[in-house]
Amino acid sequence: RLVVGYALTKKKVKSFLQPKLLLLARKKGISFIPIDETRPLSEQGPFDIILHKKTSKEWQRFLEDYHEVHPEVTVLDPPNAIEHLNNRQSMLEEVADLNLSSFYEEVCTPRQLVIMKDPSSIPTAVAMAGLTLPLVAKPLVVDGTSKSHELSLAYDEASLPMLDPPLVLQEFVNHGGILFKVYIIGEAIQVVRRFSLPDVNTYDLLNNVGIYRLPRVSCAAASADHADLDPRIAGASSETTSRETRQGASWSSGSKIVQHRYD
Ligand SMILES: Nc1ncnc2c1ncn2[C@@H]1O[C@H](COP(=O)(O)OP(=O)(O)OP(=O)(O)O)[C@@H](O)[C@H]1O
Ligand SMILES: O=P(O)(O)O[C@H]1[C@H](O)[C@@H](O)[C@H](OP(=O)(O)O)[C@@H](OP(=O)(O)O)[C@H]1O
Repeated sequence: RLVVGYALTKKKVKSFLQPKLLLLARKKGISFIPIDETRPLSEQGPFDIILHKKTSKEWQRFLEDYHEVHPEVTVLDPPNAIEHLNNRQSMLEEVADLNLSSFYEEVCTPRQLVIMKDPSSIPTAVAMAGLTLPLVAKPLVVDGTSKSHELSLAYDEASLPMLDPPLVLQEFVNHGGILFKVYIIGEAIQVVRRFSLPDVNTYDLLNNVGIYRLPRVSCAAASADHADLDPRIAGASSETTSRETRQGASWSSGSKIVQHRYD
């Protein structure tokens, strides 16, 4: 038997600990026990594994202190190992530092700028950094809340002071309105396709002004696994994409997303 203690937000419990998973786990002798964060961890359990997705400093200390006393317990994603993922600046810097473009010609990261406060300084900061509009604005902190997934698209310089720091501003990268999401656990790799933000063209640039708030882009509901797509865009195989879907596909979904996202 394996006992997994979990410390997850209500949102995560709902999306992750679904009956199907719990049933499968039970069949394999794995049980999930909620952790009470108001009580010492040593008084709970005993656990074989701790699964958590909380980012507060108190929780991190709590977990680290416990692990020092109980090194036999596996802490999945120990706080110090994933700290750089709680911030969009450090997250992307790690990737940029890999310098993948010198190995794989087409792998690159968007140019970005961090704004900590003072929204009125954004136009000047953008001009000085030489970033080209439109810009995608994302909350700097990634803490598992719905708010941290909200994006904004800024088309014109005059609207930039309406953004809400701390945030990361990234140049918009046209990518055919489709995103490939790759999930990896050990040797297992799963690739899915999602509808994403459609390409921005000259017409959009001339006619769109202001800030477009986008609550959730490329979420699970935006699956494109079974959609007919232009093979030039979606040709890179996804594990869940059938050969039939990829052959003779037509490109029709981008404009639908424009409607859906911008109305
Ligand atoms: N610079 C960009 N240019 C164009 N589209 C972008 C850019 N950044 C993000 N997007 C689109 O917005 C979506 C959400 O961006 P985010 O940075 O939150 O990525 P994510 O890590 O894929 O999100 P999630 O938290 O759901 O895993 C992306 O999946 C992509 O569709
Ligand atoms: O459903 P996919 O496309 O895999 O996207 C996930 C994101 O990648 C995760 O970052 C979300 O978790 P957090 O909200 O804890 O960051 C996660 O949130 P959720 O567990 O609440 O659904 C998902 O939105």
